Amino acid sequence: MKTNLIDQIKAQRPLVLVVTNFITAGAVANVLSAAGMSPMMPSDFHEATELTQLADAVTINIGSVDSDQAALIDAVMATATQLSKPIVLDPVAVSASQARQSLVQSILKKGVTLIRGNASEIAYLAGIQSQARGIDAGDENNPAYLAQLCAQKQHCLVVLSGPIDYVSDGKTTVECTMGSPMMPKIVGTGDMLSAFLSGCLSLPISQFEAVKFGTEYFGQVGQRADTGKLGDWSANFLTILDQANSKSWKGVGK
Ligand SMILES: Nc1ncnc2c1ncn2[C@@H]1O[C@H](COP(=O)(O)OP(=O)(O)OP(=O)(O)O)[C@@H](O)[C@H]1O
Ligand SMILES: Cc1ncsc1CCO
Ligand SMILES: [Mg+2]
Repeated sequence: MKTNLIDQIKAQRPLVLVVTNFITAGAVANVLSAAGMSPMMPSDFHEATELTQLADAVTINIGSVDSDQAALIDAVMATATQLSKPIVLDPVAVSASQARQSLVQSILKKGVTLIRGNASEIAYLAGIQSQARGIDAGDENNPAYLAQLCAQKQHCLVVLSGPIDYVSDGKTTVECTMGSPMMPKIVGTGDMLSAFLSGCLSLPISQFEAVKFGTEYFGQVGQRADTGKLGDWSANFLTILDQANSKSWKGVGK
């Protein structure tokens, strides 16, 4: 992991527009802010064009989508694709309803930079029967293969998260082994990772390297934040992100 990128994000302070779910919006905004990014979470589609023009990167999270938010997503996608802004899709529980399936299909038709999902969401988007249980992943076989297949099928980068995270561009797939078993117990760590990776995609390096760096960094912060008590994890995570710089992280994760 190139630790100087931690400083670079804080210097750049990328403006990340997140179409978010109402369950984890505040938690995601605080993670972005602690990491040195500027969150913006609009809800009215009338202002989508202007706000997307301001953004360095966009995240579309369908966790609590309704018809108003579908209109917002449409408008954000139109401007983001027109202006070639990085777009991250978090396909929360995509296989759980017809509405989610068709919405995600229409988003993918317009094109995204990265899909970040758990093993079941990525399995579904790779065209494989998944074992999803609502927002949670079921037991999927061969996640590295699923990540690669999904990237090939959807023509974008993929991060399949879980006990091990897999980053794939369809040809190369790398593993990130950090993290903590507390992370799947905190609702929204996946939402946080998706939005955080949007900000990383504004770094002036290749998109694959940016996503790999962001996934490794997020996992390492998550591991350091585990001090044995679930209730402390979120506060520790914010503190570590806020205090991180290339000097304090020197030599980590090489
Ligand atoms: N068992 C685990 N051990 C270590 N890290 C984990 C584990 N499970 C998940 N993580 C980490 O938690 C983060 C979120 O991944 P996860 O797959 O749980 O997302 P998700 O299912 O979309 O979560 P949510 O829907 O609650 O936002 C990632 O950084 C991942 O590395
Ligand atoms: C609990 C929950 N329900 C829909 S989205 C969400 C948060 C995790 O994405
Ligand atoms: Mg999720």
